[in-house]
Amino acid sequence: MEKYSINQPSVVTIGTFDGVHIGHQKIIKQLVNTSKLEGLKSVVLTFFPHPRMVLQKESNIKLINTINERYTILNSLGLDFLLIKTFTKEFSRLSAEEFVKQILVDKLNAKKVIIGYDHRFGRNRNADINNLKVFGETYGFAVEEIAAQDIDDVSVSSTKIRKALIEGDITTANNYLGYNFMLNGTVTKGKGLGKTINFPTANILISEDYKIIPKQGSYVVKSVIENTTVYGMMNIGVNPTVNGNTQTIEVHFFNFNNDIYNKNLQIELLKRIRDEQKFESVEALTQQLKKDKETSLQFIAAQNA
Ligand SMILES: Cc1cc2nc3c(=O)[nH]c(=O)nc-3n(C[C@H](O)[C@H](O)[C@H](O)COP(=O)(O)O)c2cc1C
Ligand SMILES: Nc1ncnc2c1ncn2[C@@H]1O[C@H](COP(=O)(O)OP(=O)(O)O)[C@@H](O)[C@H]1O
Repeated sequence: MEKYSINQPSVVTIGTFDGVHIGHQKIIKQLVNTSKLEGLKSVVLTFFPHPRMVLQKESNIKLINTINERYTILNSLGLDFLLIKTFTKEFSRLSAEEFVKQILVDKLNAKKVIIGYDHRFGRNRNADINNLKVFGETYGFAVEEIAAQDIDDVSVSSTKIRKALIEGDITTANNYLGYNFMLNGTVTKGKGLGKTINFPTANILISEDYKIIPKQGSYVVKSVIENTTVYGMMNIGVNPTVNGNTQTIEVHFFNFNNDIYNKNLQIELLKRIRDEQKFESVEALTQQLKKDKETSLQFIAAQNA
């Protein structure tokens, strides 16, 4: 975005927006409404990498969305401009006033800024909404506050969603997200055991090391492959039955028999079925997979009823 500047007057909202959950979506609806009512361009300013990936490297924070996912979801919400600012140490050292002047005013031409009542910004996060209002008087923009009430009404946070995913509670995560949690990755070759037990599994390789992987276990999933919706069941785990030791993500699709090696897939997680187990034989594993398939098909039928 460094090369970007917006000539028309704009209304801006600022945030990390990891997950773009129902709380974020509410803020962005308010932004788009204000933009239409007041004839201003709607702008979302977001940051990548996550500030904690830059400032607290040891925290090893995992994100709900890859930056591509975040971009795609935000872009579907009807914005005029979506700007992803590279978050660097140098950028983090801008004072609050430098940030306001250099970014909001000079680059984004902000006439209005919409932020949550508790938003903090600038070096060491030392400015708040009251400081922003004072800067607004100096630089000619209004500040629209999203009240505590409005934020608490939704009572969602990226932190709660990360926790739900780590615990395997995909239902809660999906409710908070307002869409199905997804994994994007490429299909790679595995050991070739799947086909021999009539459960071929596409091994999904996720290239972003900062993406949250939900708790190990089996899940009902959905994907779109060559414009067709397909359902399946996915396992996240180490395949203890065959003495595996590295974590894999594998999907068996129902009613499907195509070679999809090297394809990029987006897998939506719908429901958790069970924990991963070590079975005494591959035969016992196969019996369990048959049961999992029944469980999955029942869930899918009920969902689509
Ligand atoms: C829905 C599902 C659940 C699975 N659950 C387990 C499990 O609990 N324990 C296990 O050892 N393997 C489990 N597997 C099997 C392995 O993940 C893997 O499919 C199998 O070892 C074949 O690996 P390959 O594709 O590399 O040949 C599951 C597979 C699927 C699709
Ligand atoms: N129903 C299906 N679900 C998943 N993959 C399938 C399916 N039918 C065919 N395939 C293909 O088979 C491959 C998986 O076969 P498998 O024997 O498990 O081999 P590998 O160990 O290489 O994953 C997938 O990557 C895909 O290309």
